[in-house]
Amino acid sequence: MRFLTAGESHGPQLTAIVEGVPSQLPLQAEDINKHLARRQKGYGRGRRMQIEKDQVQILSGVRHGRTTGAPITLVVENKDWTHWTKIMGAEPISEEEEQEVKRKITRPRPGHADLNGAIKYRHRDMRNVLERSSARETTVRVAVGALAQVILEQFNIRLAGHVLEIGDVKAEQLPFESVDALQEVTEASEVRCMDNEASEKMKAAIDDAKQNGDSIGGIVEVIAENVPIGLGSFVHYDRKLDGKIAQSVLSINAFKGVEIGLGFEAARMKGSEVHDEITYSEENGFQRRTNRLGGFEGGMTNGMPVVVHGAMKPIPTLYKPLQSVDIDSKEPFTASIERSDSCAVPAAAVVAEAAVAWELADAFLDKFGADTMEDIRQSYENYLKEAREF
Ligand SMILES: Cc1cc2nc3c(=O)[nH]c(=O)nc-3n(C[C@H](O)[C@H](O)[C@H](O)COP(=O)(O)O)c2cc1C
Ligand SMILES: C=C(O[C@@H]1CC(C(=O)O)=C[C@@H](OP(=O)(O)O)[C@H]1O)C(=O)O
Repeated sequence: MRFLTAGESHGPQLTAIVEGVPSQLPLQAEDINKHLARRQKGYGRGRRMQIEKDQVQILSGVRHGRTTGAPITLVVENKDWTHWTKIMGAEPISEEEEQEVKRKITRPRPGHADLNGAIKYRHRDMRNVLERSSARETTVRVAVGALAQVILEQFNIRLAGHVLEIGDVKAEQLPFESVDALQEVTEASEVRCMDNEASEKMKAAIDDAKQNGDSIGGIVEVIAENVPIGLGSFVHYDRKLDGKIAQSVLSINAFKGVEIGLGFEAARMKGSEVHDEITYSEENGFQRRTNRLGGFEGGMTNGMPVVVHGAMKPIPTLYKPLQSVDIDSKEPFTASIERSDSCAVPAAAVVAEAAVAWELADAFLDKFGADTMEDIRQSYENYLKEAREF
């Protein structure tokens, strides 16, 4: 499969075109909308989330609730667009109108794409950069990830994204039981965290950052269960699925680090403490005693839950001024802003879940064929039988 997204933060809409989805997959807008709603929740978001109510329109590739095999077009409208039609419209405008509506942005925010993007694309109005570099785009990435989850759920492969850390507050991590159990607790938390006590401290840390005109980041975890052995491959660098997941998660706005399983911690431990011992029984075939490597060996899944961590830096737009330089006057200034999130880690957990879902679904279809759900199901069942009896 492949997908492209288009659209600006304050333009009319965000669009994704997804190609390579098999035919006969049951798919409805509600399958996607429930994930869009999850992404909009979360303590610490700014005023924009009160304006938007993200809903998908499925404009191609689905007929009467089933995919046809043709490219699928997903559209999410920006409700905020009505306030930006003059500033963001595609039609040329007169000079007078330009004076009236086009407050040029010439003051780059440290930590955002503004300055590098302006120099790269030779824009003297940095709105041309911030509109597309905005994490508003993660809306349609979640829509695409939701579609991937619909494919995975057909084979009982399920995922959950949740929050492990915000600022210096860490959740106590309980042993993983199931995606269902994890989701039940984390969906009820305003910060999408499984530890109630830590949730309250996280909210206080977000309040504190906000009151000080600051922002905070955090760490999210995505877990996928019932993943078969052998998605991805060891034979070539760009087929290693752990590498593809890392790229996908790191491409989320403000993400600065990715770990699979123990991640960086594994580098500080002995081999005997890291590798997951192999067992065998007639009933269950090959299994692992532990899951320290997060479900991956040799760029392939090993049948254990896939465990991915992503680190999000604090949001760059700050009420507290940081020094920068105006690109026209070249004078230093201290930035002031209109609105921003102070923490978007709970939302980012949903985006990371979508990113992992996409990569897993793509690798799944690579292995089990991709035209119709029936063929894939047959091929999958044969493979599971072979693997059990191996
Ligand atoms: C869900 C989400 C919401 C975000 N909200 C904001 C925001 O309100 N203000 C802001 O400056 N950055 C926000 N960001 C982060 C910026 O989009 C990001 O820092 C910017 O695109 C620069 O890219 P980089 O941080 O990956 O280098 C958000 C990120 C995510 C994932
Ligand atoms: C709109 C979303 O996030 C936006 C991401 C973002 C940024 O700079 O990344 C800046 C803010 O946009 P605005 O300037 O319009 O308030 C966030 O609200 C969203 O997540 O749907």
